[in-house]
Amino acid sequence: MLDIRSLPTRAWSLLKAPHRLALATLVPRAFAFCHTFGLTVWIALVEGSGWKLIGPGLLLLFWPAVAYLHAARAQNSKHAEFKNLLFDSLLFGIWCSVLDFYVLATLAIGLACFMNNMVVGGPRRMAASMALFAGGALGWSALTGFGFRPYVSTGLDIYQGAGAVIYFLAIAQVMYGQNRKIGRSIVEIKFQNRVFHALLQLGVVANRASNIHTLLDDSLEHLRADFPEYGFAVFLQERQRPEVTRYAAVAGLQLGPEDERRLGSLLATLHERQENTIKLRETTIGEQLYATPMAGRLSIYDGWLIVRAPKLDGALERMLTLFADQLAAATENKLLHLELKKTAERDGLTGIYNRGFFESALQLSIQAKAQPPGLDFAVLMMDVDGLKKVNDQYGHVAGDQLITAVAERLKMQCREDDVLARYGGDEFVILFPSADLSAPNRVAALIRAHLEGQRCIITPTHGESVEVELRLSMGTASSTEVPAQEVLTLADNRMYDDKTQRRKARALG
Ligand SMILES: Nc1nc2c(ncn2[C@@H]2O[C@H](COP(=O)(O)OP(=O)(O)OP(=O)(O)O)[C@@H](O)[C@H]2O)c(=O)[nH]1
Repeated sequence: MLDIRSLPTRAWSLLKAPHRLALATLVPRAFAFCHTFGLTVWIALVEGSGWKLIGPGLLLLFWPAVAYLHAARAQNSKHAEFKNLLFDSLLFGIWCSVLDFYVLATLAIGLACFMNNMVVGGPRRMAASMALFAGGALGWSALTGFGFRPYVSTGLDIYQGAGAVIYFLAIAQVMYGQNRKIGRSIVEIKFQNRVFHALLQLGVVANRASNIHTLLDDSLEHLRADFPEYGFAVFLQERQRPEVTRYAAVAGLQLGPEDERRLGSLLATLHERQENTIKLRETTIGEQLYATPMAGRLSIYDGWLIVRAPKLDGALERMLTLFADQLAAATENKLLHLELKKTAERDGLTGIYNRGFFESALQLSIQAKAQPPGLDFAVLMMDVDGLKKVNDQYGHVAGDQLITAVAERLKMQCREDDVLARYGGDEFVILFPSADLSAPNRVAALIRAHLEGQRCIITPTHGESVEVELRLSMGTASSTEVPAQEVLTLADNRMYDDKTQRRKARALG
């Protein structure tokens, strides 16, 4: 059953806020039609035609409301308003004929109709408006007879002239308002484009960065390139110890190391998990700084994005929140990525590469040897002597210490391009990409000179620290000697030969 009480609500629900064009024309249209009704009443009184003219004239008062409702109910309110403007021309054309083409009114009303249509739709729509105006005027004259009343009275001329001036000034005011809005929109769009571009750049930078420092530095440089009017800084502090600033990056701010330290401590004292941008009362720097927190978006850090700006407005605050979010997400992802990479590539005990990474690198070297220019590579296999004895005598923790000590000392003998890996329990290997046998032989000689026979202090599970001697069996091989796939096996065999000889030597010695 129809609920009467819901009718007004349902009627309103059919209406929506019409397009700004319909809103902008509502008042000028209402004024123009009311003024024309006043003109009609004046003429009727002067000429004594009474309700014969005033009666139909009342319809003029309804049209602005009908036009507004038409625009508000239409699917496309802007197009509906275009039609309304054309219909204005037709109605006014008819009414000018009704008023027997009172000259001043016909000129002012016609001009207003043509101008309105020209402004919103260009010459074609103005031509349509002229055609409808002329069609309405001539059509009505053809139906009811043509009359011509060039002049009524000076008073009416003044009334009509003043109305025209008010109307055109009102239209000028509307156009000025629209122009200002458009101007503001253009500024906003340009700003949003810069924000959008900067966000895209942050994504690219985050992908390329190899560590958090470069990520933050490059991100700020890009922000600065898009927003040269601002200065930026980022501080990431340990959540557990906020006084420790782990990462800091600055771009476009006059911050010396002392200022950075002061700012870092200031941020550490701020309330954690702030949600909004805050003004920093940092006066010594002499610049107005605002800080947007990254709180809650990073797992082990609290972060702050700092900006130097003349003032904080809504647009800047929204922008800072977006950048802070984006930077936090990029930092968190990078930290996770680096952690995963480390877990996948590194040996948990010694921190050097693990066997998986070494084998991938070896495969690359084998492939490189197969393709022109056929680069040679070499390996050095090593095995710690006597680890089992250390484990048995002093415990596994002591054995771990021995392994770590060997890894540390091997690292010292390697160059940047050498791939040092822990191959197994007490086995180490070094891959020398782009090298012949001289490279592993050189490193083996260095190891014999600087590591063999050296002592390292280990702490047994129970008891006093003890010194153990470092001893390594070694075997080298290169792709200059055997097919690439067999290099590792050859080095391994040579290492076991070395071990056997060393055992024999020890047994004899
Ligand atoms: N502490 C410790 N021991 C390990 C680890 N991985 C393997 N081992 C031990 O290292 C020893 C390796 O065996 P071997 O190669 O026979 O030991 P070794 O005493 O060095 O014998 P040689 O190589 O013949 O001198 C075994 O006792 C393993 O349990 C590790 O990560 N930590």
